[in-house]
Amino acid sequence: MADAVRLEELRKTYGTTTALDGVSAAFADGTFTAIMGPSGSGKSTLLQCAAGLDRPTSGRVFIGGTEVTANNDTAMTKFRRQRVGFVFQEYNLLPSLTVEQNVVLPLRLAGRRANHSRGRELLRSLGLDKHRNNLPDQLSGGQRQRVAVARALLTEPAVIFADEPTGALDLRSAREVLQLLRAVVHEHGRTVVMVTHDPVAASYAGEVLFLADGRLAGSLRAPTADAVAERLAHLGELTGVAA
Ligand SMILES: Nc1ncnc2c1ncn2[C@@H]1O[C@H](COP(=O)(O)OP(=O)(O)OP(=O)(O)O)[C@@H](O)[C@H]1O
Repeated sequence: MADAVRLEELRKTYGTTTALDGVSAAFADGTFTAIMGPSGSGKSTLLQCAAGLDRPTSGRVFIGGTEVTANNDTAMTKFRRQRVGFVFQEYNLLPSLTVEQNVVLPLRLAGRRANHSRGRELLRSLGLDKHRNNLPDQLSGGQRQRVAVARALLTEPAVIFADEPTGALDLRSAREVLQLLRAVVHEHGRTVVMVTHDPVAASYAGEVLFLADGRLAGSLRAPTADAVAERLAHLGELTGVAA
């Protein structure tokens, strides 16, 4: 199986702080991976570097076989718009655009035609069709996040990075969004890499990677929420930080 994302020896330092200390990992096509670790362990930094939103101090990032870190900033941005999808905790929908306009926006940013029929089809397949002419603030948090997932899917990216996608949601909405992310992998064949603090959210992934002090600190396949919580508590004890 090809790798959607490959990270080679990523290091990232901020002054005297080492946020990433030599992380190598591969995310195969069609997989759902959660990244967990105590606060300050480097999860967000890893996601930002892997997604080409930030540059590692050293090391290499490959997305769909292309070395992103070899690009200059302009080429990196262009590549990101075409090949990478994002889902953030705060939805990041534009408040003055309708749901449908938000969903097709990435195509316009990537310099492609805004394909409204594809946007509509996607919204229909995600059960959001009746909201397509609404503004984001007319939707619940869970519905907004599902729109954000639809938007991330539209360019058929090599990978979707999700940063705490359920952090602002109630339990039921969180479950719907996680089920959707799982469907994105199993039904749409996409690759999802998700940072989360929540062991229940992580249990929807096929594998969890743990970070501690900027290094990989193990992994768990077919994770249960209990097994994840236990591993996380142990990492917290080792590093002296609450998870
Ligand atoms: N822009 C920055 N400038 C300076 N230090 C930073 C910056 N971003 C992150 N760091 C530091 O790098 C380390 C890793 O931070 P990061 O945000 O990646 O951790 P995290 O695991 O995502 O934490 P949390 O779970 O609290 O969000 C921390 O020590 C943090 O203080």
